[in-house]
Amino acid sequence: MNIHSDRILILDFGSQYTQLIARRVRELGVYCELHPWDMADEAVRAFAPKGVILSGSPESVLEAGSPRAPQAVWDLQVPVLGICYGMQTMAAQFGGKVSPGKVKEFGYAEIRARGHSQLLRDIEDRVNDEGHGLLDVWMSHGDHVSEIPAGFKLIASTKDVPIAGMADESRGYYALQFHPEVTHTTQGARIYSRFLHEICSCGNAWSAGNIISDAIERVRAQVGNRKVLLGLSGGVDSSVVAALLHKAIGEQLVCVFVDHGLLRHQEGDQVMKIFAEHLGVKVIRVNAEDRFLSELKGVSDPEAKRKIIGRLFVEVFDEEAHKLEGIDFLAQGTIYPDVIESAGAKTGKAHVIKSHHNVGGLPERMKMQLVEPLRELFKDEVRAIGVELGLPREMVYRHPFPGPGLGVRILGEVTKAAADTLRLADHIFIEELRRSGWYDQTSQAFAVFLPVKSVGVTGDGRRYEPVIALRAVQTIDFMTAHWAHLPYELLDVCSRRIVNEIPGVSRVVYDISGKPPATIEWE
Ligand SMILES: Nc1ncnc2c1ncn2[C@@H]1O[C@H](COP(=O)(O)OP(=O)(O)OP(=O)(O)O)[C@@H](O)[C@H]1O
Ligand SMILES: O=c1[nH]c(=O)c2[nH+]cn([C@@H]3O[C@H](COP(=O)(O)O)[C@@H](O)[C@H]3O)c2[nH]1
Ligand SMILES: NC(=O)CC[C@H](N)C(=O)O
Ligand SMILES: [Mg+2]
Repeated sequence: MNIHSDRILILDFGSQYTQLIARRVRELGVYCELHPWDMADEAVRAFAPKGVILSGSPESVLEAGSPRAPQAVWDLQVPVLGICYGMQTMAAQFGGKVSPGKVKEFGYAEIRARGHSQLLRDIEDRVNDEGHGLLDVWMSHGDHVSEIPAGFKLIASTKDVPIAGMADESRGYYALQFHPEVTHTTQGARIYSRFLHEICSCGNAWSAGNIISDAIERVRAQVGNRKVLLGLSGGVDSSVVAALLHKAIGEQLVCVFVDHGLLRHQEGDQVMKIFAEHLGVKVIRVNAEDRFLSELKGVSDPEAKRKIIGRLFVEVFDEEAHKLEGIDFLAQGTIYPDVIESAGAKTGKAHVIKSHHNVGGLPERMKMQLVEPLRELFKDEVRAIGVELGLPREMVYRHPFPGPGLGVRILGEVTKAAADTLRLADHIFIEELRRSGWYDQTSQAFAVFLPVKSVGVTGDGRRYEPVIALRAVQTIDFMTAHWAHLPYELLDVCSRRIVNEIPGVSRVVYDISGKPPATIEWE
């Protein structure tokens, strides 16, 4: 079975929901890829999708020079689904009319399904007196289609927008003004399933079990009987790669776990215990605390610290590879969002906000080929296959931890004393989050060491010590995030415990900044 053969192409016009569309399609068992709207015609043909989805966009089709779907999409003779801007560009490209709205529709709307289309037929939340299906949907637009192109018919309306959906069923072209990918559109998954499984005739081969067997086959074909080195951090991505490669190539896998002294409380021991003892994976633990700390001595600029840590990681991997001899491959836990984001970075339009430690390339002399079995997967898929591969739940659902570790959570110069203090504070925070059930309700939570001293009074004594900041965020893709509204009682317990149990802390503050404008990490 080929799990990639029933594939959907999603053209991204810049909507904040495009990744969500891709995740919905994948959840329904269909492989899809996201590409920019100006994908070249040859690339569209070469991709050979069974259907195409056009995303929404912050742009307006009424602006001169605004994006349009490539001609190749219409020449493919496969079904196309336009969402929001995708609907508007479809209308514009087929001779219909788009007008600026007097009112912007944002948020909840009730649509009435019309014209018995294959896409919406019998999918409804309620039925009105005349027997028409009514659906609760999520809208986010200003413009609207005011004239349907020739050959298309009306398939949905709202109170304010008479043309909220249209279709040319003979060609399999469908368009919706609302967003079926957001959970507020309660029938969204059924609408996508209709499009994918019935209109495009896709199967549902894209499942955790099939993804694993496919990845195993591909890794075996790539690697043969040669050896692979994997940088194992104990984080979600590299742990899943370790479990997958262990299954695929067994003893040919060697993991290198770098203890740079900037890990969380007891993290090094836990990683060794789970991988080496329970899963029987070969793991070399490199104790490099002194090396990292001495190179970081006196350095307080965040980018300079990141670069030093990144370089040392590569040096350590390189040294281990040389010691082992005959290592031809370097495995990485690269996942699909990393690929999408670095494609964005390559266009040169995005600013470099911070240099992530694992991006930036490997030294020439390593000459190892990359093995990246998770390159096509979203984090939730990575987690699903982690569970399927038998990794412990706490490991698969843990919060991400940046490679530079506490190095970017100790503001300014990194010292061993600061790392020790921060580790304890972080441990108390995480312990209380788990105890209260909030760990699973936050996407990432941690403590930050602020090297400013403040005065405190404990017992009858004076304290003049640094400050600990706590940060907890909720996010889907880590690109934008809300600060978590943790209960005051929980923050209170954390604050008391941190000041009482750690002598080197005078006070605790809670970070209430979203991303944007702040980033998740402080450096
Ligand atoms: N301490 C470490 N020792 C060895 N390799 C590491 C270490 N920290 C990071 N890496 C490597 O850098 C890669 C990127 O780190 P990143 O934090 O993005 O992923 P992760 O740790 O696998 O998962 P998560 O995002 O859940 O933390 C990892 O997949 C791993 O290969
Ligand atoms: O592996 C990593 N190496 C890095 O250098 C790095 N910097 C930030 N992060 C993680 O990325 C997510 C977004 O973080 P920011 O909002 O701080 O950019 C958050 O989950 C951060 O923890 C990193 N992960
Ligand atoms: N979400 C969208 O795709 C919006 C499309 C367009 N920018 C509008 O305002 O109508
Ligand atoms: Mg990590």
